[in-house]
Amino acid sequence: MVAALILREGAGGTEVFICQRKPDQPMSLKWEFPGGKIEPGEGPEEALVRELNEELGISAKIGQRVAQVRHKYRNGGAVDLQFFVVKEFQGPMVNRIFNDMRWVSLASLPGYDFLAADLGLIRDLSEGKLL
Ligand SMILES: Nc1nc2c([nH]c(=O)n2[C@H]2C[C@H](O)[C@@H](COP(=O)(O)OP(=O)(O)OP(=O)(O)O)O2)c(=O)[nH]1
Repeated sequence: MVAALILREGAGGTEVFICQRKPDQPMSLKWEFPGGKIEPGEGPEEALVRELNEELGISAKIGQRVAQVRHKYRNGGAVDLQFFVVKEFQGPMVNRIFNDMRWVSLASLPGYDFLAADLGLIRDLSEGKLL
């Protein structure tokens, strides 16, 4: 699983782009970072470029990998997540699959109901420990 921390500089400091899952999806209405599963034969960066194009219609330049997390969900599923920074992309963001999506300041991240696997990362980002 790969996901993107898409960053921009806003008036109040660094902002990141977050997405909310649809009501009919598993873990409905939770917030997450855009991304998805790596298909057989793909590298992580290649998979993330594809996912960001499918989900948001953008053409992204994938930067540094800044975090890796393994998490066991209570339903028994385990996820292995890799997070990459994206600072450059082309094209307007188009909402293709999400319930909602928005730019938010790093400090405001803990106010959103994120997927459990993301919570450590959310804390680090909001405390300025990662970027
Ligand atoms: N995109 C994304 N997925 C995350 C994050 N945190 C986290 O635990 N996940 C989990 C949720 C999903 O189980 C998996 C993402 O894969 P996916 O997007 O292809 O899966 P999905 O559940 O949305 O849909 P499906 O294809 O499995 O039906 O990783 C995150 O920040 N972003």
